Amino acid sequence: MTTVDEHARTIERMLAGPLGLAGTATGTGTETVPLTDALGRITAIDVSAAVDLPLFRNSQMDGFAARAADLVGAPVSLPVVGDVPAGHAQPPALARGTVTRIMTGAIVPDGADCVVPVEDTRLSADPGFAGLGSPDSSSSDPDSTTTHAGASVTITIPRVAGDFVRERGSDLRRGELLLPAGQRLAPRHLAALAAGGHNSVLVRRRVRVAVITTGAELAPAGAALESGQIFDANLVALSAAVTEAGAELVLAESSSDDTGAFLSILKRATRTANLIVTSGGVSQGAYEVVREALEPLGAVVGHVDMQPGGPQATAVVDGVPIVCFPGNPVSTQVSFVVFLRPILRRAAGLTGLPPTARRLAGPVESVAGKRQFLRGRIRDDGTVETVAGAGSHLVAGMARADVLLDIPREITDLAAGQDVGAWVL
Ligand SMILES: Nc1nc2c(c(=O)[nH]1)N[C@H]1C(S)=C(S)[C@@H](COP(=O)(O)OP(=O)(O)OC[C@H]3O[C@@H](n4cnc5c(N)ncnc54)[C@H](O)[C@@H]3O)O[C@H]1N2
Ligand code: MOO
Repeated sequence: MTTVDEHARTIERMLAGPLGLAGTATGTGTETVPLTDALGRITAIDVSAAVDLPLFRNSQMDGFAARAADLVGAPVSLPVVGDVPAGHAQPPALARGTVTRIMTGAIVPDGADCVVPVEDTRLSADPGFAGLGSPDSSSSDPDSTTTHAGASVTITIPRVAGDFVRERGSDLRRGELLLPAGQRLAPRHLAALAAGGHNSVLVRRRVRVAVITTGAELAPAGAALESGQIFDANLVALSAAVTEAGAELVLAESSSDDTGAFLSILKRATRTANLIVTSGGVSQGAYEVVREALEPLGAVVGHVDMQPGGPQATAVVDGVPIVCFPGNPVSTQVSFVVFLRPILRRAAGLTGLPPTARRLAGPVESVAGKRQFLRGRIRDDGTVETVAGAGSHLVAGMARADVLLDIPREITDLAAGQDVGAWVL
């Protein structure tokens, strides 16, 4: 019987090319997206800065732009000849022996080589400058550029050239590497792109996944049920799981047990998807639609040494890989976590979320001869305990779990305090 690890490797090998898993290859293609849609996407190529960062020489403080040479022997009193708020065009060059009022982010005039923070200044009494350097004032006019006329300022401590001046290009120069290819875009990367002159970015296309559930008994969630029907839980579970793993859901449909109907959905899926996931119809009975439709097309159908999730199949149709999970809702969900989630997450630039060791809160029994994935819950103290039974139909019990406890096939008894592998859900 195939082991879990062998089946995982089979699926990984099957998906490596179509999903572009090797290196920075873009097996799924590329597309340009606006920055507003780029969160979580992965850069397809190196991106360089389209402008210098900072764009121009600007002030790091609210205060006065000055020449350090004029401040030697401070305190010194100097005439204020201008006012440069952020957003104003290039101011005139600063004459020797003068200062200009300046705000954080504003262009530092040529001739000035330092900025004196307002806290290190005293403004001479001048009604036009009320508010600057006197926090209790209420009559300042921040929009005015002319209120400085006749004012002078006393600078209380000297400065050296470069103080509180942010030089053009000191963060990054135009043309230099802003973000490498393969970068998953978080808010800080989007900030760098926007500041660096971009409003869109070339990213890898997400893996496009089609989900097809099968079973004559399935009715859409919320539908009026006929006798013998049940609500389709796997369609919403797999669709959500695909999206959560960073892939793009391109088709989500349910098929009857008629092979013609199934193959017609499958054919449509092969035209848009990089990967097709099916649920149900792969075990030993009659009406096993996935098995009946895909075996003639070369599907490998078998049993993996695990519970839940034993019956599994893989196929490639029209070049598109198909991963087939068993229909029981817990089996389908466990299969996704173990076999597809790691691959899809890595393709999306996320960590694969492998199992981690967790301490058992109490003893656990397991069935010999099969690797068990038991539903577990993390307690407040970080230890884990089982919830719900082992049955793979226990869809409500699965919803109470937040980990899968991974019990090796040869283990039948685990004691409280022992470590166990846990896959976070
Ligand atoms: N004689 C044997 N019978 C079964 C075996 C076996 O080895 N020999 N394996 C059992 C195991 S283990 C599993 S798992 C299931 C897998 O069977 P299928 O993949 O063919 O799945 P179905 O028969 O279509 O469905 C199984 C079960 O799950 C329900 N189901 C299916 N799809 C959905 C859905 N989308 N939403 C909610 N519930 C779903 C379905 O009604 C069945 O109850 O086979 C065992 N049998
Ligand atoms: O392998 Mo099945 O998933 O146990 O019910």
